[in-house]
Amino acid sequence: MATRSNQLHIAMFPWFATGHMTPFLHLSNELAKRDHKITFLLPHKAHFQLRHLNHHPSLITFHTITVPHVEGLPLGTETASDIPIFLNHLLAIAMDKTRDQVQQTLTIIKPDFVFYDNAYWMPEIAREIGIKTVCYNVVSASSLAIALVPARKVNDSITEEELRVPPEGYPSSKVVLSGNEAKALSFISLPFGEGNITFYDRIVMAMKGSDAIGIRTTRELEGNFCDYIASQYEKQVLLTGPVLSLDDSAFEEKLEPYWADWLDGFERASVVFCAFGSQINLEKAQFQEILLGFELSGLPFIVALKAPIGCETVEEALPQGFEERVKGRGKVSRGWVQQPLMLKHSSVGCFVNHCGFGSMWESLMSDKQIVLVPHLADQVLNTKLLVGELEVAVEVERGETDGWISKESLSKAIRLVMDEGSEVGVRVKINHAKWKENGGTSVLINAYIDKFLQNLQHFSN
Ligand SMILES: C[C@@H]1O[C@H](OP(=O)(O)OP(=O)(O)OC[C@H]2O[C@@H](n3ccc(=O)[nH]c3=O)[C@H](O)[C@@H]2O)[C@H](O)[C@H](O)[C@H]1O
Repeated sequence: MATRSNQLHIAMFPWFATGHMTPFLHLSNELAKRDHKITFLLPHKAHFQLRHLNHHPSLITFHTITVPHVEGLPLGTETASDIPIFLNHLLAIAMDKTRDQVQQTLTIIKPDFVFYDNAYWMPEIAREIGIKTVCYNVVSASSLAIALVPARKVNDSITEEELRVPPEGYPSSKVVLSGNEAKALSFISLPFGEGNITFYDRIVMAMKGSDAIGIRTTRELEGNFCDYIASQYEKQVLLTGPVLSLDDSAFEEKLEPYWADWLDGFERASVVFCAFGSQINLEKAQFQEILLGFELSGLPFIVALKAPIGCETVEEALPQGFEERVKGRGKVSRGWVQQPLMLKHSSVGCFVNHCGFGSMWESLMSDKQIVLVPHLADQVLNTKLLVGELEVAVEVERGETDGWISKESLSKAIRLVMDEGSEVGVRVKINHAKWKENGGTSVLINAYIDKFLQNLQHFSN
């Protein structure tokens, strides 16, 4: 525990997206639990959305940042949840325009450290103020290693063929992007922020300029990738572990009765829960195919997906007669649900997700069977880690033509892990339990935070 003399004051400034702000807030909770002070800089809307995740309001202070309007963004846009993913590059311009606000705030509060991820200009302003910087990455070390290291050498004309070849010294032949998967990486060579800086240049500058690199992972899961990143950047890489605020008894959030009561009506481990994070907008046909896949599986289910492109609400996107046919067996949420609490309910037996890094950790730390439908490049790599390396999950097969899943392939993957006596189901269950025993206990997870803090205090002296 910190005493007044070694209490650290840390400012947090994550990318304006739920999948980034959430883990930064989980880390803030863990640091505050050890009596350190946090000032969390975030857009106004995000403050409203995330305040229920602040377990230590006496030590974690939210500081609202005004997000300026940028031509091409819908009025009032503040976070990635407000826009389709192809407009994220404009949100990056808006974030870059908050630089002066951030500089003024940091000058006034004078923290010991500032943690950021893609604000590549942070090291420059921090040096002027005299505070230390940690570039804290909440994506997998494997996705950083394959796409965002100096050896990757990205310019604005990089080809898909070149993206398919891992950078020199990359430490894996299994966790790679094959076939047309490499196309999902092409965004790294595109403009992402003020002055048309590319996503790749942004991250490499953010990492190079920092006093230390942090990654939300463990050696047990990605040690080889972490060592590769340290050698590429010639910098210390500090690991926080998954920072999931596992045993934060100080804070007891309950699953909403609407869901808890419905789930209580089912047998242990019999219900399939599905969510695809905060950034994915499916086409309507894809959205409907997923729902028909759950219907076809014949199992009880809860699906929590955003309304698909072109639809204002989930309601208008439901297949004809669907809710009638699955009445009493299936539920489709009209919005955000408490995913971590759904995964704690004993009636849930399987988690179908997109393998975003947050959901990946929540899957690994749960006792549920795992079925994966990755979308973005880093989710494809996370899936290869869980399916190919750890063999704790199955991936839903994709069609050759449109690359999307069918109701049959989704239903097949779910039954593969849920049916009694399924060989694959038994194998992934045993591997998952074994992995949790070695790399997923709350003792180990807490030890990562303590070690991370020791390293940080070493920097601050
Ligand atoms: C780092 C980057 O974050 C992005 O975030 P995204 O929101 O898509 O997904 P998660 O990382 O799973 O984060 C989503 C977070 O939202 C929570 N949740 C989600 C749905 C819901 O209904 N209720 C919830 O509480 C969930 O528990 C998780 O903590 C992308 O994945 C990207 O691939 C990833 O590398």
